[in-house]
Amino acid sequence: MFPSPKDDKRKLSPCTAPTGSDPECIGSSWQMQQVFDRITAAARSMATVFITGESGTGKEICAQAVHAASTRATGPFVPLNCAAIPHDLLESEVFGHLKGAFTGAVANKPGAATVANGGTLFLDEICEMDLDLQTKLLRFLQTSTIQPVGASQARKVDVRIVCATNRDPMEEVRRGRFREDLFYRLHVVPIHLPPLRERGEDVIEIARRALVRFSAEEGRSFAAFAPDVEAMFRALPWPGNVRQLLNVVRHAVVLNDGRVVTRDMLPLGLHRDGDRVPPRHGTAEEASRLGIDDLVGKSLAEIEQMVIEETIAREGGSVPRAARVLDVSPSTLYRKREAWARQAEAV
Ligand SMILES: Nc1ncnc2c1ncn2[C@@H]1O[C@H](COP(=O)(O)OP(=O)(O)OP(=O)(O)O)[C@@H](O)[C@H]1O
Repeated sequence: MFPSPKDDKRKLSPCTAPTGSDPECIGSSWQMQQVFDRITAAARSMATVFITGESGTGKEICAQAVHAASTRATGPFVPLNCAAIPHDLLESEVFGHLKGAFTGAVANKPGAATVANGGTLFLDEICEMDLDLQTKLLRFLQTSTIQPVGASQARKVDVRIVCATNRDPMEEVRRGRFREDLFYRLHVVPIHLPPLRERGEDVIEIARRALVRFSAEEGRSFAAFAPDVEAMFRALPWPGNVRQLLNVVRHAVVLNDGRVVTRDMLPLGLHRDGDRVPPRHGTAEEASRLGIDDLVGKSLAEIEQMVIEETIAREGGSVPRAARVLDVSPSTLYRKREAWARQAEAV
């Protein structure tokens, strides 16, 4: 069963939420205890859940936890990242399409809402959805029916919606980018995931559990972090939150071996941040002075890739945050990265 914060025994040991699969959602801080409480309450109802929090705080595993603790747990959990799909394809991804509905629709395709029938549809990065599709989503929520692209009739589906964003949804409503009526229809049970830097000792608990898991997976013998490494973990701002912390631990485990993880095993970028807490980041001027020699002599395409990858790394591995810094949509970055991966495979 899902851990209750009122259970003192569980308060002392790491608390985890059942996500239906590895990994678990770990957290003993009072902030996470409140989140777990909210998940338990949400799971008991059919109400729509609206999860907010910075990138990498665990919004998706929180959505999985709501599903796993609900009566729909035996049904499907279908995640859909609205930022990763080009705007013109998103409607068909959500609601499906009929053969011939548009160029490229060579066969009937069920959308995520149909695949999730009897289960939970997780709409990640919901604020990236354009206004047109928001209207269709609202209709879906009001009628529980979907109309695939190219279909003349609507069909009933039984789906529970959980959605998430790393933006401030009220700000999106104020700016006219998110429909107010849709926001209130979705925002029935809000769950806010605090940034990792506000979760006290959870950072150490998560790091230690990850160390054990990654060491086993990678055939290493690590069992602990050196005290100064844990002190650094407590002090860092973790802009990429849990995802960044896990990447740092994985990096140390993959590239080294021993019983204790020491500071020299951590990625260099982290030392930069760790050595100057605060401030968290260098100035843009400083960064460009550092990088200019690396860029001159390269093609524009190479420079673009370097700048994008560096920005993603500085944002703790978060594509949506990097997209905001670079002032492009996250789907642009996802597409470029897929293209680079394909090129690299072809070499
Ligand atoms: N409390 C936690 N305990 C253990 N692992 C966690 C916890 N929270 C998040 N993680 C792990 O951190 C990573 C990022 O989590 P997740 O994808 O759920 O974040 P997110 O908030 O949805 O990110 P994004 O906004 O970028 O989509 C995943 O590998 C997840 O398993």
